[in-house]
Amino acid sequence: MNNIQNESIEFISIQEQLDQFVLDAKKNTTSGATASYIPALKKANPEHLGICLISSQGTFLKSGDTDHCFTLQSISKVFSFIFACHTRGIDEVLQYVDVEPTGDAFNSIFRLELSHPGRPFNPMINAGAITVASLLPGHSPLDKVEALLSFFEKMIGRKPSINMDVFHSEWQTANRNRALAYWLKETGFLLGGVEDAMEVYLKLCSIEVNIVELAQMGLILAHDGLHPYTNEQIFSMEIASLAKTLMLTCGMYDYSGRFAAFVGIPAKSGVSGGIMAAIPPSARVTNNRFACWGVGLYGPAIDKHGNSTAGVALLKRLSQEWDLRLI
Ligand SMILES: NC(=O)CC[C@H](N)C(=O)O
Repeated sequence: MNNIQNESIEFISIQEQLDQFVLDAKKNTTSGATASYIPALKKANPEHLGICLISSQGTFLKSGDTDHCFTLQSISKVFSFIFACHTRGIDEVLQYVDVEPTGDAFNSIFRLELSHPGRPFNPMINAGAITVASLLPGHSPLDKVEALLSFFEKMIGRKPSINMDVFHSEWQTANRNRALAYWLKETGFLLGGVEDAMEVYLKLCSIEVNIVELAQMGLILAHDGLHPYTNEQIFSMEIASLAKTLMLTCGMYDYSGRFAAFVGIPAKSGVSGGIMAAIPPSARVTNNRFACWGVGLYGPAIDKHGNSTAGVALLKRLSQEWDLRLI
């Protein structure tokens, strides 16, 4: 009897398994709520959960609520950092922002005064990302945002748009982010004006994508900056590896340590409920140990750390069942 059950389990396709994992993880949407401190994000449906996985060898899986567009929010921090390193060089960027995890909330301000001489701890928290936004190439906020949008175009095949509703909503309520930016200006870790840096930072947070595009971006990271389909090296392997290390150590806010311990893959979340992950080559999923995977996920009910409740549960399950851990 046991044998028969085991055999039938093996015949369940990875698509069917994924559908079941999504169905189970959806139960976790009730333990979170949509981000209320950004009024435009509050309107999202907290019951949604959708995921897309794309492999470097062409496997494509989608499950759940897959048709929604959502803003990148903090996921944009990965790409503004990558683009700053790509255009200025890693060494110069690291003079302005460190690579140490804080264990603090993403918008925390208190370490800025504690750390001498005021360099933000890492580019995955708001302070570090505001510094990075000020380092992007271009004379005006518009130039800087356009430059990054063109960089996205190379990865996903279209220039994404900015959700101006979300941007205005944040622009009007960004008192804490402005406080961070003024502090950074005071200590010399912000180039140009505070309002210009805020405009760039908040517009990047408001870039709108869907889960397929998010998975494509995760895949390029997993594939060390080389686009597996166009064969273009979008950014260097060294930058990809630094960005993935930062995702693993700081990508899930003050839950990053636990996420690394129990899920074990580089990932970055945003308060919109999006999560992008980059999975290294893994034999279990398709019996092809050379395939790496990009994951795009959207589940707008978030927990107190700012991570999608159902999204974290789903990635935990996927990592355990398909043995995706790095270590
Ligand atoms: N954690 C996030 O996704 C935060 C991004 C958001 N735009 C903010 O600055 O607060």
